[in-house]
Amino acid sequence: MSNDELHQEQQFISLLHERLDTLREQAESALRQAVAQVGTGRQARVERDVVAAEHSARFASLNVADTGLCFGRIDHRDGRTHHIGRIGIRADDSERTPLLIDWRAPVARPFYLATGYEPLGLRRRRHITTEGRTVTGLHDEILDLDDDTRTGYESRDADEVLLAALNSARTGRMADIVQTIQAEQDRIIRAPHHGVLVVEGGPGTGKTAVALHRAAYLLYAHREQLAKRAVLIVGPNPAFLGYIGEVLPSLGETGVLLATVGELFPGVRAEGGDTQSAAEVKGRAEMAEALAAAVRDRQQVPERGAPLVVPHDDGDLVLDWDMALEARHKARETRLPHNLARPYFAFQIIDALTEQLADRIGEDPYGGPNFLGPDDIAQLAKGIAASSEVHAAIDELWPLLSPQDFLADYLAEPTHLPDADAETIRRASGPWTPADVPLLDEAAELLGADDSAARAAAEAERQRRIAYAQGVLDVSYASRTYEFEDKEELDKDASEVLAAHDVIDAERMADRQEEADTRSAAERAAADRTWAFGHIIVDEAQELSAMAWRLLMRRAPTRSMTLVGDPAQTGDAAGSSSWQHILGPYVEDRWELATLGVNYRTPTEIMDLAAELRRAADPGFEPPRSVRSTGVRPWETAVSPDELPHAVAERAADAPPEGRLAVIAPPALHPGLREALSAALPDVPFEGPVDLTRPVVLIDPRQAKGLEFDTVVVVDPDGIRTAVPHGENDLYVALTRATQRLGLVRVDAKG
Ligand SMILES: Nc1ncnc2c1ncn2[C@@H]1O[C@H](COP(=O)(O)OP(=O)(O)OP(=O)(O)O)[C@@H](O)[C@H]1O
Repeated sequence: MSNDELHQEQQFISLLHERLDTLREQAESALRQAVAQVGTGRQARVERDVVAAEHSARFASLNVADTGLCFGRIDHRDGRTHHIGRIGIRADDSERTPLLIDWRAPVARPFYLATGYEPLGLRRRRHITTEGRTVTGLHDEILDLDDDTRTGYESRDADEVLLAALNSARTGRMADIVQTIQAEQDRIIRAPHHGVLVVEGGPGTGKTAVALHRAAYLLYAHREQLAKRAVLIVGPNPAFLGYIGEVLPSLGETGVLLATVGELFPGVRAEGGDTQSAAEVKGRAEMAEALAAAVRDRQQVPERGAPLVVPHDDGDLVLDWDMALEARHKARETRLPHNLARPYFAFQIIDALTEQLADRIGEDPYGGPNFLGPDDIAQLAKGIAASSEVHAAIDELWPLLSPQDFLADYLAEPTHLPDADAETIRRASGPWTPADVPLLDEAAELLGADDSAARAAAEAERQRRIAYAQGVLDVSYASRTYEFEDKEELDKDASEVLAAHDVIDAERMADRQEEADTRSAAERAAADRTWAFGHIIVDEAQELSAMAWRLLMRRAPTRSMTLVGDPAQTGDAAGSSSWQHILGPYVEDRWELATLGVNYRTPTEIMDLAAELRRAADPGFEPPRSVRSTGVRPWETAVSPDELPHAVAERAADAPPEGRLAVIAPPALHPGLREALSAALPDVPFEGPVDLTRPVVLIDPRQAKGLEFDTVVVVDPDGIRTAVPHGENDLYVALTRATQRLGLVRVDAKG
C-alpha cells in the first residue's frame, strides 16, 4: 500500500512539473513577444514595458519553483485534498482547476495550523520531500484520531521534517522554511499589515525567517498596493543581507529592497567607520536638535554697526543688521526648510535694497515726494536682482546648502553639543560612515531641496525637445509640399494623406520623446530619498539608533512596519532596549507585540551554557527553549596568549568537513588568527570582505549578528564580555550562532 502512495505522489508531482514546463514556455514566449513589440510613441513603450515586467516576474517565479515545487498535502475529513506548494498552479481546463495551492493562500493555512487538538477539519497532513522532480519521502500526521486508515508513512515524530531541516548542514545562505513554518510563526507571518508589529524572541527563534516570509505573504496578499510602493527590508550589515538575500527570490518574490540604514541615502556610500562612542553620540535623538540649531546658525545677519557694503552701478548699497533681521524673520516665518525659505529672504533683501536705492536716487532735495515712478523703481529692482554682488551678499547671510556640505562642515566643527560629545564626533575629513547617514537624512529634511534649478533645467530640456520636434514637423511639412505638389496646386492644405504635422503639434511630439521610467518600484525606491514604502521590515531592530529610527519613519509615513529583534542581543551602543521608547514618539502606544519562544537553531546543550554565562550579569535571565538536543556538549580549553592562534587554527582544521565553521574573536586578535588559520587551512581564503559561503570564516561578535554556522569556536569569551559596555550581549550573540557544535578557547594569561 505504501509504495502505491509514493507512486501516486510521484505521478502527481511529475504532472505538476509538466504543467510548470508548459507555463514556463508560455511565459517565456509571452515575454519575448512583449519585448519584441516595437510600438511607436511613449504610451506604446510604457505599455510594452509594463507587460514585459509582468511576464518577467511571472517567468522568474516559475523558474524558482523547480526546487521543492510541492511540499505538502492536506486531506480534509470531507474528502477534499489540496497539494501545497511554493506557487499556485492551475490546470489547463475550462474551470482552471487549482492543482497546486500557493502556501500563502487561505486554503493552505490548515497545513500550518492544524493540530490533533484542533484539526481544523483535516484528517491528515502530509509532508512531501523531493529531490528535483523525484519524490524521496512522505511523512504523514494523523490529525483525526477517530480515523484508522493508515498509509504506512506515518511519522514516528511529528517534528521529523522540521528536525531534518534544522539538522542539515548550513550553506552560508539562509533557506526558506515554507515546508515547516510553525503555528506561532504562521500567525505572525499572516498578521494584518496595518500599523506596527513588533516581533520579539531570543536567538534562533526564527525572527528573521518569519520577517522574510511575512514580506512574501504581504506581497501576495496585497500585491496591487505593495508592488507599487515596494517593501523595504533593513538589516544590520551587508554580510547579513547577503546571508538572507536568497530567501525571497526562492519564494518567487523580487520586488523587495534589502538595505542597511547606511545605504539609504542615495548617492552616498558609507564606507568609513566610527568609534563606538562616536556612533553612539551621532545616534542620539539630541542630534536632531543640534543639527536644527546648526542650520539656524547658517542664517546670519551682519553685526550691528558693521553692515555689508554691496558695490552697485548706481552707488554702494548698505545691507545692515535691521534689514537682514527683518528679512530673516519673514523667511523663518514661512516655516519652510532652509533652502526653500531662502528665496523669501532674498526677495526681502532685494526689496529693501531697492527701496534704499530709490530713496537715494529719487530724493527731492527740498523734501517733496520721491521723483521716481513705479516703472523707474521696477527698473531699479531688476538691476539689483540681477547683481552678482547682491547675490554674493545674500549667499553670505543665507547660503544654499547641500546636506553633504552642511554635515561635513558640521562634523569639522560640531556645535550645540556638550564639549566632550563634540570632541568625540569631530572629523575634519574622511569618508561617510553608516552613523552619518541618518544625520545626512536629517540635514536633507532641515535644508529641503530647492529644486528650482533642476526644474529650470528640465524645462529648458523640454523646450529643446519642442524646438527639435518643431524641426521634424517642419521637415515633414516641407516634404509634403514637395511630394504632393501636383495634387495640391489649388489648395495647399488639402492633402488626403495624413502626415505628422496634421495630427500632432510640436509640444505633444516632444512629450512623447521622453523616455518612460521602466525601473521597478524597488529600483526607483532605492534611488529616491523621499520614497514612501508600502511596508518596512526591520531586522535586528534593537540595534538602530534614535536617529536611524527618524530616517526609517520618514520612509514609512503609513507606519506599516514589522520590527523584529531581541533586546538581550543589543550590541550597538546607540541601540535601544525598549520598544516603547523607540516607538512612542511615532505611534504612542499603538503597536502590537508578538513573541516567539522556541529556539530552532541552538541545541539545548549550547543554550544551557550560553544562558549560564549570561546569568553572571543578569541572574533572572531566561533563554528561549531549544527545540532539540544533540548530545554534543560544548568544549572548552584555556591557552596562553602566544599559543592562542595556533590552538584555534588546529581546532578549526579538525572540525567535520561538512557545513560551515565560524571563528568568532575580538577584532584585536584577528591578525594573528588570520595568519594561523591561513597556514592551517591553505585552501580557504581569509582575506577580504566576509564571504559566508566559505567553509571557514573569521569574524567578530558584531559581524556574527543574525548569522549561523554548524560549528562555532568562540575565542577569548572573557575579552568579548568586558571589551565594551554591552559586552555580555555580544558574547551571548557569539555563543548562540551554532546549530551543532560550540567550542570556547579562553586566554590563560598565566600560561
Ligand atoms: N519553522 C522553521 N522550520 C525550519 N527552520 C526554521 C524554522 N524556524 C526557524 N528555523 C531556522 O532556525 C534558524 C534560526 O532562525 P532565524 O535566523 O530566523 O532566527 P532569529 O530569531 O532571527 O535569530 P537571531 O536573533 O539569533 O538572529 C534558521 O536556520 C531558520 O531557518
